[in-house]
Amino acid sequence: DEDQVKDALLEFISKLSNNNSNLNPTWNSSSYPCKDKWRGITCEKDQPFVVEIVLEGFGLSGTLDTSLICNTLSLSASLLIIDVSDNFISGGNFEDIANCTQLTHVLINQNQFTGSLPNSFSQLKNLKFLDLSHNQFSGSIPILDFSNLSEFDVSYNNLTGTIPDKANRFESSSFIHNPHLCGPPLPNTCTSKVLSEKDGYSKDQMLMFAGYILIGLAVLSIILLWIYKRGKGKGKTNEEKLDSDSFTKPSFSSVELKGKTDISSTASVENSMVSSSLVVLTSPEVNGLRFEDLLKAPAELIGRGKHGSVYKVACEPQGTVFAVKRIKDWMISTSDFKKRMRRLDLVKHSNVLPAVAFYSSRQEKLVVYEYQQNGSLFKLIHSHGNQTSQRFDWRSRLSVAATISNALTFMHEELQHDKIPHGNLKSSNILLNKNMEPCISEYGLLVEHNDSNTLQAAEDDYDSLFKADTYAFGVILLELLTGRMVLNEGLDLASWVVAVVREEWTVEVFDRNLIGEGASEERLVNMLQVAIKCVNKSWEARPSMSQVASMISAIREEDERSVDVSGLSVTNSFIDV
Ligand SMILES: Nc1ncnc2c1ncn2[C@@H]1O[C@H](COP(=O)(O)OP(=O)(O)OP(=O)(O)O)[C@@H](O)[C@H]1O
Repeated sequence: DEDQVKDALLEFISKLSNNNSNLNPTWNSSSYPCKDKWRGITCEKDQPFVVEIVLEGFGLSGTLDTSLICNTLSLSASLLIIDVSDNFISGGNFEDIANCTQLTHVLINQNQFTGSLPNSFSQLKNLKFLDLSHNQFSGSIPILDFSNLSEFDVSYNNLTGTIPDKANRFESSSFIHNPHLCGPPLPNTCTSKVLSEKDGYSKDQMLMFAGYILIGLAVLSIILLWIYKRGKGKGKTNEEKLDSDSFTKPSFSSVELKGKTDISSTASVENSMVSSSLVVLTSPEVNGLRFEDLLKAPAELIGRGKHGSVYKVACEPQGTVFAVKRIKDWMISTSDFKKRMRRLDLVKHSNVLPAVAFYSSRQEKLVVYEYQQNGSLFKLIHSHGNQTSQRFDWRSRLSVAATISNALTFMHEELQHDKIPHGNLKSSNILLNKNMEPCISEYGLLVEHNDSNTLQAAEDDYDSLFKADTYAFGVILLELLTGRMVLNEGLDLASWVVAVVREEWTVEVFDRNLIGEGASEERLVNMLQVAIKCVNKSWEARPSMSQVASMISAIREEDERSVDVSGLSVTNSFIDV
């Protein structure tokens, strides 16, 4: 099977490149795509099943022959993504693409494809993202099962005709820059085309109609002007004022918002709404959620941080409550942001909160999560004086540390290749789900990196960003161990702990509640050592998250053994009696 997959991929790529240097040295017949990690190929973890072919911006040309892939059973059964965007590909064979039944993403935008749009896409029942933009496709848009698609983009082509009814739920940005495409959501109606083409009106007749329309418009303007002049000076009622206000604004204007505060209160969201809208990801619970639903729903500001704000939004009629993170001033292009959100949507872990939808414009980005009503780890650790902090015992803290380190290890391994670390890990971003299990939230948002000139420097940059997550995790460990609050991104807590430990007052650092409940001092110290390794000033000296996870798991096993042993001795003494 692996040989078949290899042969199919090699034939596939041979039609797209002439010994392309971006594929070297991995794509060759003496290696295997999964085992030898061919560039652009992602496989299921530790399995020989290819799930993604991502060859974006590889400088490919020639023909995209999907039949080579989709007629190879062991490939077609596992493949989720084909992304060959941003290349110079001009030919395509999509005839058998329907055999790739699992495909969720087909991204062939920014190429040189010509001819009509392939009908075969309509047979892909799992397809969510179809991006055909920035090509030279012509002809009309075929009838696809648009209800399933989260994103559909055919902008910047040479398409003609009316946009199918079911496709007009997408924003106009999905269709713009096709000179002969018409109908909603585009502003140009199809009438003149229908008149001139279908019924065969002559040029003269068309001119005559245009003349009538102009005369009609002139008469209408005179009447309107007269009405306006008459009305002027009489003053307006509140109702009239509101009417005229809402006339100039889109229907989702802030006039309609009833909440304590609202997400749409700045002009930027409203203005940019015209060009792009909410993309609902693969969560079945929120299928059909629209951007307008979010803007119309009552919203409550629940936090304002360095990078933006979080709103709690209750949407009718489903009654789902969302947390909408509004990120300000993130210097990421809309297409990179979309790509990142799509990628993150494919990496699922039960202790990482998935985004359910997102919105992107030049000025700002919104990311929608399900609201978690049980609060955050921050609250759990720092709600001093109440019962909860008393009950947050050593075993629970150990369990949280182990769960988070395992989840973060998983995410790092899955996203190493895509260079997406968490980027903003802290105890307020660890939320407790309905089963009171800790979940990492906001993964992959807000990662900034310096512009580097050399490739090596860029690689180091990303390594250091992953190690920044290790640092942030170390700070969370310190919060768990000391019960102290973090200021200044953890620098204060880390240097305080290191100073105290250096003076050999180690026990002083621990949360009194932990000492009080009789947590093993040896294991507290072991855990403190892990935390200190994580917050090392030099990022190269910090352990990777997988090393951290195994150290914590060893401490946890030891702790469980000791409980077993003490449990056993209690039982024995009970029997003795
Ligand atoms: N899905 C969610 N459900 C419930 N509460 C959430 C959710 N997401 C975030 N919050 C809470 O909203 C508040 C603000 O979150 P946010 O992450 O923006 O704050 P921050 O981390 O202080 O700021 P920043 O991320 O901008 O540095 C926090 O208390 C966080 O726990």
